[in-house]
Amino acid sequence: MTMLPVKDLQERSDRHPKPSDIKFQYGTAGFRTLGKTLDSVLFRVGVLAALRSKKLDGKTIGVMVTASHNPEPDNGVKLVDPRGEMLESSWEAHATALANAPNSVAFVAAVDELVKATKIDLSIPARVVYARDTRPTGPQLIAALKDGLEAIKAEYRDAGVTTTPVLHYLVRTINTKGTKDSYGKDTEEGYLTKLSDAFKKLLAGKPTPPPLLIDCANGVGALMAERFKGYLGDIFNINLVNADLHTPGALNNSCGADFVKVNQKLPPSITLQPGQRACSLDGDADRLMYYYADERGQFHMLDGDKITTLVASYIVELVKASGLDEQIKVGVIQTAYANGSSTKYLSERLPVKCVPTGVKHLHHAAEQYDVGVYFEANGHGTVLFSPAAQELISSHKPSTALTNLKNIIDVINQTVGDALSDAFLVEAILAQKSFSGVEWDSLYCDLPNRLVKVVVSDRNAFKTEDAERRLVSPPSLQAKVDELVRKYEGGRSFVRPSGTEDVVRVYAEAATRAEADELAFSVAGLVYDEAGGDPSQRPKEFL
Ligand SMILES: CC(=O)N[C@H]1[C@@H](OP(=O)(O)O)O[C@H](CO)[C@@H](O)[C@@H]1O
Ligand SMILES: [Mg+2]
Repeated sequence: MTMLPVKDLQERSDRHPKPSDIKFQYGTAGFRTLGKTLDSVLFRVGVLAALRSKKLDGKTIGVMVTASHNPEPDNGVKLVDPRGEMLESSWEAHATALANAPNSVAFVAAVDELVKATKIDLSIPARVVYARDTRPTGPQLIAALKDGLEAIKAEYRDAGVTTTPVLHYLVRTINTKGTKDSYGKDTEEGYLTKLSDAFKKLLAGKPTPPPLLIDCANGVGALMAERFKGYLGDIFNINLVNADLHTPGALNNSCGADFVKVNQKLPPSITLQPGQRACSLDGDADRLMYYYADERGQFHMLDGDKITTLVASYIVELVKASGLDEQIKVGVIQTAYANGSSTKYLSERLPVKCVPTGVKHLHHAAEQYDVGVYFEANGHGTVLFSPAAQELISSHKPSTALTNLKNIIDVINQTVGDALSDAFLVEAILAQKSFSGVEWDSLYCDLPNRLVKVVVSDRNAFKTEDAERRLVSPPSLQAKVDELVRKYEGGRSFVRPSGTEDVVRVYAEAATRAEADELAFSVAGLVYDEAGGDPSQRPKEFL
């Protein structure tokens, strides 16, 4: 029977001591905090990833080192399961347990416990592929990760500095290589070729779209977008802004998808000509925000809900035109943050489901449909085609619509939200439909909305139900929220604890900007007071 390499594990673990004052938690976005505090976590994640691989018969597990849209000093790490999806949730607790063992002895004991509890056969080889974004703490954290992988004798592949969606793609392609489910070539070049070929086919014969301005958040998306240029030829031009990978502190600073969504405005580094369309990626290029300037030069945001609407409507059209609408049902998955107007527009046409925040919930729900379209309002999302739907599409009688549908499938990264793939998807649809930003935007009109953070002493006191749309605790708070909402015609508001920050989030929407703000700040004030917030620290905008 193969035993744990206890001595090596312990000795190497001693080189990566856990900071005694930090409690780590594997949350919605994996482990995420100040990069310089994560050395022990990365070492232990190396061991954990190898154990997960052994547990899954030696399938390759992915490890991505990134903190996405967070400030540059932050970093983080996420595990990717064999089909390119997020780590199975039951393992999140194992990750947390290993990360918090106070010293190397306790760590080895925790590893041993995990091996026994989950019945891992240690003789099975472990395989891991890892990558990192451009953060300055990345190289050192990767070194710690490698130390963990070597301590447990895993085979590993370094995918270098690349985007989160490329790493997910690699995991899926490595694990499906040579099978009937092959998802493509298991290299970055394979990814670039697959997506760009499909995109070029969708654009063929259409007028060349104007060059697309891409705000790369001064992150790794800039590298990937630059690489795409070589594959797109002159059929589609992209102009990169915020593609500075050298200036310290530039990453996500006043730019990127999160900046645009939160502030509902252009990054100060960008000016748009009337009619011009552009988009922003986040720091690891898995989120996308679109926007355009109207003929008066005014900014309009096209967020994840607008992307859902465009994409779902187009896929429905193609399915129908291919004569497959009886067999293939398209559904949409949203969270409570989806703009009420988008939900109304979509529900009048398609099945729409609301799930709790976090991509894993959306992804799982999307798997229940033949074609599941999901985007969080903040621009993270993709489209999933069930194996049966793909089979039907590939064997059905050829037509232009069917060819377009096949190319749409290939331009999409089904493993996870992928900003560049999503941007090509959007551009392909706009070209196919001869839509400008204005026509896309006109499908429905967003309700003004406001998202507010409330700092409370204990966010775990906030519990929700109904896909996070209603509070069950603290008791009676929901009734008070309802009372405030009733004052606003068409108003909606909900309160939930964040899964990634130590805050409670309040969302509100209403018929006018002033009303949405007033409702959001009234609910925020209510939450602050009910949660025992210090009156002297009460934010002045709270009502
Ligand atoms: C309102 C909002 O944008 N919430 C984000 C944020 O989650 P919170 O649980 O709200 O902190 O980070 C998640 C991970 O990136 C993302 O999935 C989600 O959409
Ligand atoms: Mg991201």
